[in-house]
Amino acid sequence: MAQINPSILSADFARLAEEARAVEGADWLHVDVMDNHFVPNLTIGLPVVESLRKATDTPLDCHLMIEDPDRWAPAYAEAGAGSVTFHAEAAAAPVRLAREIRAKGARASLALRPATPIEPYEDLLPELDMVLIMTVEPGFGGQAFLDIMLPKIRRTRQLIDRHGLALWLQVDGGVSAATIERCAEAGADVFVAGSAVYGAEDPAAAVGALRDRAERAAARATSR
Ligand SMILES: O=C(CO)[C@@H](O)[C@H](O)COP(=O)(O)O
Repeated sequence: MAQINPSILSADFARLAEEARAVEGADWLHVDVMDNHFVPNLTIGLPVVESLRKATDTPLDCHLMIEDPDRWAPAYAEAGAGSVTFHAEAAAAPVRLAREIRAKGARASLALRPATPIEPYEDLLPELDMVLIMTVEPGFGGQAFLDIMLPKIRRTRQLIDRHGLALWLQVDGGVSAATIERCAEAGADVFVAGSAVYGAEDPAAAVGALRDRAERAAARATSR
Protein backbone atom coordinates (compact mmCIF):
# COMPACT_ATOMS: atom_id res chain seq x y z
CA MET A 1 0.00 0.00 0.00
CA ALA A 2 1.23 3.49 -0.85
CA GLN A 3 2.18 5.72 2.05
CA ILE A 4 2.03 9.50 1.87
CA ASN A 5 4.29 11.52 4.15
CA PRO A 6 3.65 15.30 4.10
CA SER A 7 6.85 17.30 4.54
CA ILE A 8 6.55 20.00 7.18
CA LEU A 9 9.21 22.00 5.35
CA SER A 10 6.31 23.43 3.34
CA ALA A 11 4.17 24.07 6.45
CA ASP A 12 3.86 27.32 8.39
CA PHE A 13 6.56 26.94 11.08
CA ALA A 14 4.73 29.42 13.34
CA ARG A 15 1.75 27.02 13.48
CA LEU A 16 3.52 23.66 13.39
CA ALA A 17 1.20 21.77 15.76
CA GLU A 18 -1.87 22.90 13.81
CA GLU A 19 -0.19 22.08 10.49
CA ALA A 20 0.74 18.60 11.77
CA ARG A 21 -2.87 17.97 12.78
CA ALA A 22 -4.13 19.19 9.39
CA VAL A 23 -2.72 16.02 7.79
CA GLU A 24 -3.68 13.45 10.40
CA GLY A 25 -4.84 10.95 7.72
CA ALA A 26 -1.25 10.81 6.47
CA ASP A 27 0.89 7.72 7.13
CA TRP A 28 3.84 9.63 8.57
CA LEU A 29 4.80 13.26 9.08
CA HIS A 30 8.09 13.95 7.29
CA VAL A 31 10.40 16.18 9.34
CA ASP A 32 13.29 17.79 7.43
CA VAL A 33 16.25 18.42 9.72
CA MET A 34 18.88 20.62 8.00
CA ASP A 35 22.09 21.95 9.52
CA ASN A 36 23.30 24.49 6.93
CA HIS A 37 26.42 22.34 6.37
CA PHE A 38 25.26 19.16 4.66
CA VAL A 39 22.71 21.31 2.81
CA PRO A 40 22.58 25.10 2.37
CA ASN A 41 19.53 25.57 4.60
CA LEU A 42 18.81 25.56 8.32
CA THR A 43 15.55 24.23 9.73
CA ILE A 44 14.78 22.49 13.01
CA GLY A 45 16.33 20.09 15.49
CA LEU A 46 15.67 17.85 18.48
CA PRO A 47 13.53 20.19 20.64
CA VAL A 48 11.05 20.68 17.80
CA VAL A 49 10.87 16.93 17.17
CA GLU A 50 10.17 16.37 20.88
CA SER A 51 7.37 18.96 20.79
CA LEU A 52 5.89 17.62 17.55
CA ARG A 53 5.81 14.13 19.09
CA LYS A 54 3.44 15.48 21.73
CA ALA A 55 1.38 17.49 19.24
CA THR A 56 0.29 14.72 16.88
CA ASP A 57 -0.44 10.99 16.84
CA THR A 58 0.99 10.69 13.31
CA PRO A 59 4.37 8.93 13.49
CA LEU A 60 7.40 11.08 12.72
CA ASP A 61 9.67 10.30 9.77
CA CYS A 62 12.81 12.35 10.46
CA HIS A 63 15.08 13.00 7.48
CA LEU A 64 18.46 14.18 8.72
CA MET A 65 20.20 16.35 6.15
CA ILE A 66 23.10 16.93 8.50
CA GLU A 67 26.79 16.27 8.88
CA ASP A 68 27.84 13.74 11.50
CA PRO A 69 24.61 11.70 11.67
CA ASP A 70 26.64 9.04 13.56
CA ARG A 71 26.57 11.42 16.51
CA TRP A 72 23.03 12.80 16.22
CA ALA A 73 20.71 10.24 14.61
CA PRO A 74 20.14 7.98 17.67
CA ALA A 75 18.97 11.03 19.63
CA TYR A 76 16.15 11.54 17.11
CA ALA A 77 14.93 8.01 17.84
CA GLU A 78 15.04 8.85 21.54
CA ALA A 79 13.14 12.09 20.87
CA GLY A 80 10.24 10.07 19.46
CA ALA A 81 10.92 9.65 15.73
CA GLY A 82 9.46 6.36 14.47
CA SER A 83 11.79 6.43 11.49
CA VAL A 84 15.23 8.04 11.24
CA THR A 85 16.84 8.61 7.85
CA PHE A 86 20.52 9.49 7.55
CA HIS A 87 22.50 10.24 4.41
CA ALA A 88 24.93 7.75 2.91
CA GLU A 89 27.25 10.64 1.98
CA ALA A 90 27.45 11.84 5.60
CA ALA A 91 27.55 8.66 7.69
CA ALA A 92 30.96 7.35 8.72
CA ALA A 93 29.69 3.93 9.90
CA PRO A 94 26.25 3.33 8.34
CA VAL A 95 25.85 -0.26 9.57
CA ARG A 96 26.65 0.63 13.17
CA LEU A 97 24.37 3.65 12.93
CA ALA A 98 21.44 1.67 11.49
CA ARG A 99 21.83 -0.87 14.31
CA GLU A 100 21.87 1.88 16.93
CA ILE A 101 18.70 3.45 15.52
CA ARG A 102 16.93 0.09 15.46
CA ALA A 103 18.10 -0.70 18.99
CA LYS A 104 16.33 2.47 20.10
CA GLY A 105 13.10 1.20 18.58
CA ALA A 106 12.96 3.28 15.38
CA ARG A 107 13.11 2.26 11.73
CA ALA A 108 16.50 2.92 10.13
CA SER A 109 16.67 4.45 6.68
CA LEU A 110 19.46 5.38 4.26
CA ALA A 111 19.10 8.40 1.95
CA LEU A 112 20.93 8.96 -1.33
CA ARG A 113 21.52 12.34 -2.97
CA PRO A 114 20.82 12.37 -6.72
CA ALA A 115 24.46 11.69 -7.67
CA THR A 116 24.91 8.78 -5.22
CA PRO A 117 24.29 5.31 -6.69
CA ILE A 118 22.51 2.54 -4.77
CA GLU A 119 24.86 -0.25 -5.88
CA PRO A 120 27.66 0.34 -3.29
CA TYR A 121 25.03 -0.08 -0.56
CA GLU A 122 23.53 -3.36 -1.79
CA ASP A 123 25.13 -5.45 0.98
CA LEU A 124 23.78 -3.04 3.63
CA LEU A 125 20.13 -3.45 2.64
CA PRO A 126 19.33 -6.15 5.26
CA GLU A 127 20.40 -3.66 7.95
CA LEU A 128 17.81 -1.11 6.80
CA ASP A 129 14.05 -0.59 6.92
CA MET A 130 13.87 1.95 4.10
CA VAL A 131 15.91 3.55 1.32
CA LEU A 132 15.19 7.18 0.42
CA ILE A 133 15.97 8.24 -3.13
CA MET A 134 16.17 12.03 -3.36
CA THR A 135 14.40 13.25 -6.48
CA VAL A 136 15.76 16.79 -6.06
CA GLU A 137 19.01 18.08 -4.60
CA PRO A 138 18.24 18.20 -0.87
CA GLY A 139 17.86 21.58 0.81
CA PHE A 140 14.62 23.18 -0.27
CA GLY A 141 10.97 22.40 -0.92
CA GLY A 142 9.20 23.35 -4.13
CA GLN A 143 11.88 22.18 -6.60
CA ALA A 144 11.13 20.39 -9.86
CA PHE A 145 11.14 16.58 -9.80
CA LEU A 146 14.24 15.03 -11.41
CA ASP A 147 12.99 12.50 -13.97
CA ILE A 148 16.55 11.22 -14.33
CA MET A 149 16.13 9.53 -10.91
CA LEU A 150 13.53 7.08 -12.25
CA PRO A 151 16.11 4.47 -13.37
CA LYS A 152 17.69 4.56 -9.88
CA ILE A 153 14.26 4.00 -8.30
CA ARG A 154 13.74 1.01 -10.61
CA ARG A 155 17.19 -0.43 -9.88
CA THR A 156 16.69 -0.04 -6.13
CA ARG A 157 13.33 -1.82 -6.30
CA GLN A 158 14.96 -4.66 -8.25
CA LEU A 159 17.73 -5.02 -5.64
CA ILE A 160 15.21 -5.04 -2.76
CA ASP A 161 13.09 -7.67 -4.50
CA ARG A 162 16.08 -9.76 -5.57
CA HIS A 163 17.17 -10.01 -1.92
CA GLY A 164 13.60 -10.81 -0.84
CA LEU A 165 13.58 -7.88 1.60
CA ALA A 166 10.58 -6.01 2.97
CA LEU A 167 12.28 -2.62 2.78
CA TRP A 168 10.22 0.44 1.95
CA LEU A 169 11.38 2.62 -0.94
CA GLN A 170 10.78 6.34 -0.37
CA VAL A 171 11.03 9.20 -2.86
CA ASP A 172 11.38 12.82 -1.82
CA GLY A 173 11.38 16.02 -3.86
CA GLY A 174 8.95 17.37 -6.43
CA VAL A 175 6.42 14.61 -5.73
CA SER A 176 2.98 15.80 -6.86
CA ALA A 177 -0.13 14.68 -8.75
CA ALA A 178 1.93 15.14 -11.93
CA THR A 179 4.88 12.94 -10.87
CA ILE A 180 3.73 10.44 -8.24
CA GLU A 181 2.47 7.87 -10.75
CA ARG A 182 5.87 7.63 -12.47
CA CYS A 183 7.50 7.05 -9.06
CA ALA A 184 4.98 4.36 -8.11
CA GLU A 185 5.36 2.63 -11.49
CA ALA A 186 9.13 2.61 -10.95
CA GLY A 187 8.67 0.84 -7.60
CA ALA A 188 8.50 3.52 -4.89
CA ASP A 189 5.95 2.90 -2.15
CA VAL A 190 6.52 5.80 0.28
CA PHE A 191 6.04 9.33 -1.04
CA VAL A 192 7.15 12.55 0.62
CA ALA A 193 5.16 15.56 -0.56
CA GLY A 194 5.66 19.09 0.75
CA SER A 195 4.25 21.76 -1.52
CA ALA A 196 1.75 19.35 -3.13
CA VAL A 197 0.14 18.84 0.30
CA TYR A 198 0.68 22.10 2.22
CA GLY A 199 0.19 24.21 -0.89
CA ALA A 200 -3.23 22.63 -1.45
CA GLU A 201 -6.44 24.25 -0.24
CA ASP A 202 -7.30 21.06 1.67
CA PRO A 203 -4.07 19.29 2.75
CA ALA A 204 -5.86 16.19 4.06
CA ALA A 205 -7.74 15.76 0.77
CA ALA A 206 -4.46 16.20 -1.13
CA VAL A 207 -2.96 13.32 0.87
CA GLY A 208 -5.89 11.07 -0.08
CA ALA A 209 -5.73 12.06 -3.75
CA LEU A 210 -1.98 11.40 -3.94
CA ARG A 211 -2.42 8.00 -2.27
CA ASP A 212 -5.16 7.04 -4.76
CA ARG A 213 -2.97 8.00 -7.72
CA ALA A 214 0.02 6.06 -6.38
CA GLU A 215 -2.03 2.96 -5.67
CA ARG A 216 -3.67 2.98 -9.10
CA ALA A 217 -0.26 3.37 -10.76
CA ALA A 218 1.28 0.56 -8.69
CA ALA A 219 -1.65 -1.73 -9.56
CA ARG A 220 -1.21 -0.91 -13.27
CA ALA A 221 2.51 -1.66 -13.05
CA THR A 222 2.00 -5.08 -11.41
CA SER A 223 -0.73 -6.11 -13.85
CA ARG A 224 1.64 -5.60 -16.80
O1 LIG B 1 13.99 17.00 1.80
C1 LIG B 1 13.38 17.78 1.12
C2 LIG B 1 14.09 18.88 0.45
O2 LIG B 1 15.42 18.75 0.72
C3 LIG B 1 11.96 17.56 0.89
O3 LIG B 1 11.33 16.84 1.94
C4 LIG B 1 11.11 18.71 0.47
O4 LIG B 1 10.63 19.40 1.58
C5 LIG B 1 9.96 18.23 -0.35
O5 LIG B 1 9.22 19.32 -0.77
P1 LIG B 1 8.47 19.32 -2.16
O6 LIG B 1 9.52 19.13 -3.21
O7 LIG B 1 7.51 18.16 -2.11
O8 LIG B 1 7.79 20.63 -2.22
